[in-house]
Amino acid sequence: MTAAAELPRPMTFTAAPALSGSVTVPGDKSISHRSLMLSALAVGESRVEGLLEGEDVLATAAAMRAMGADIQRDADGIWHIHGVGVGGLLQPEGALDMGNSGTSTRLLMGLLASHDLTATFIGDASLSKRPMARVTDPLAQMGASFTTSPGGRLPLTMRGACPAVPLDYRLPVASAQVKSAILLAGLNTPGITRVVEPIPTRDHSERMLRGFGADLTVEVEADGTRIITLVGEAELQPQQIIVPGDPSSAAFPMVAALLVPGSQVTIANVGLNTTRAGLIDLLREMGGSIEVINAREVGGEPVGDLIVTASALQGVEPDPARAPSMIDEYPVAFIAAALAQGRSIFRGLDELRVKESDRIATMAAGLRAIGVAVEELEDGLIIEGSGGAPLKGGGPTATKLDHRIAMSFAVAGLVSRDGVTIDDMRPVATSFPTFTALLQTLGAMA
Ligand SMILES: O=C(O)C1=C[C@@H](OP(=O)(O)O)[C@@H](O)[C@H](O)C1
Ligand SMILES: C=C(OP(=O)(O)O)C(=O)O
Repeated sequence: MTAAAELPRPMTFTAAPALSGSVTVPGDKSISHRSLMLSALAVGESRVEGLLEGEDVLATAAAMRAMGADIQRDADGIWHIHGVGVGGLLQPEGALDMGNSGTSTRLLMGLLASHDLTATFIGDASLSKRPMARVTDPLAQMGASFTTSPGGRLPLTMRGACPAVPLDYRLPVASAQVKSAILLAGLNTPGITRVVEPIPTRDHSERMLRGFGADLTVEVEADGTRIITLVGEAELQPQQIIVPGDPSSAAFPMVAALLVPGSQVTIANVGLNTTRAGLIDLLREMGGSIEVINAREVGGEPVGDLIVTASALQGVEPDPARAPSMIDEYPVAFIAAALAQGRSIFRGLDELRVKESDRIATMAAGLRAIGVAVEELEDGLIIEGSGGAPLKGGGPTATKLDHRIAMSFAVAGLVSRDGVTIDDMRPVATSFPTFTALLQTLGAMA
C-alpha cells in the first residue's frame, strides 16, 4: 500500500437530483469467496465469471494461492482456478492476511481444520476485534487446536487435525459463517458431518457444495429447522460458475432510488436467493415500489432485474426472525427508516454488534449526528422518521473501518439539506469498489 492509500479518504455526499438509469452491481461477496475455496479443492480447472474483485475476496484468493491453488484472472475478467483436491492444501509459508474479511477468516479456518498443517490468521484492526470462538469451539471438537489472542480473537494460530473427527453440531448462533466453516471442515473428514440450523441462514455453501458434487442433503423440519448432512472425504469436480450481482451491494442504490424524489432506477442481475432477499420484502412492506423482472436461475441461484421507483415509506417493526435474510442490510434499512413516516422499531439484532463495527452503536451515533432522533436498544434501534423531509446532514460520520456504514451514510447524504461527510471511504473497496462510480452513473453526484 502506498502512503496515500493509508490516509483516510473523507468524502461528502450532497442532495441529489432524481436518479435514473440502469446499472449492475459487482458479484456476490459470499458466493465469490465460496467459488474460490471450492474451486481450489476440485481437481482440474474451474472458471468463475463475475467474481467480486473487492479486497475481501482478493484476500481469499491470496490465501488459496499461498496453500497451493493456481488462480489466474484472464484479460476478459474470467478467473481460472486449478485446484489441489480435497485434503491437498499445502502448509502456507507466512501468516494468512485476512484484511477486513470475517467470511475469509471463518470459512478458511474450517477448510484448514481438517488438514495436516499449521496456519496463522491475521487481520486489520476491525477484524482483530471480532469473535472467533464461534468457529474455534466446534472446530476444536473436530480435533483442531488453536492459540488465540485474548478473547479468542485474531491473530491466532491453528493446528489442523488429519484425520479430523466428524461433528454433529446445533448452531448456537444464526450464522452462515459458522455453518459453512463446519461443512468445509467436514469435506476432508471421514464419516458424516451434520449441522442443525434452527434459524435458516444464507445457503450458498450448501448449493455450491452440491454443485461441485459433494454428497450433501438438507432436511427441513416442520418448525423450519434445517438439518444439513455432508458425507466426508468428498471428491469435488471442477465447475463453471457465474456469480450473480450482490443483493447486499444492490441495497444501496435500491434505497437511494426509493428515497430521492422522482427517481426510477433499474438494477440488473441481482441475486434473489430467499435467504438473502429480506430487505426487498421489508422495503415493500414500508411502501417501496420494487418490481422484479426477468426472474431466472443463473448457476444454481435465483436472479432478477429490479425496477425501483421513488416511494413514500412508512415506519416498520420487522420480525427479528427475518434478521439473517438481511443481516448486512440493516445499516441502509436504518437510513430508509430515518426518511419514513413515523417510528420504526428494530429488535433482535445482537449480531450487528460483532460485524466490521458495532453496527448498532455506529449507526446510532451517525444518525444522531445528522439530525435523526434515535434510541439505542441493547439489540436494536428505535428510529423516528422524517416523513420524507430531508435529513439535516453534517458529519464527519465515523465509519470505524466498516464499508456498510460508509455506504449507508453516503445514501443519507443524497437526501440531506447540508450534505453528509464520511470520514473514510477506503473500506468500501472491501465489497463494492465501484460504489461511487455507480452513484455517478445514476446522476447522484456532480
Ligand atoms: O457466510 C457469509 O458469506 C456471510 C454471513 C454473514 O455473517 P454471519 O455468518 O456472521 O452472520 C454475513 O454478515 C457476512 O457478510 C457474509
Ligand atoms: C459482515 C460482513 O462481512 P464479513 O463478515 O465477511 O467481514 C459484511 O460484508 O457486511
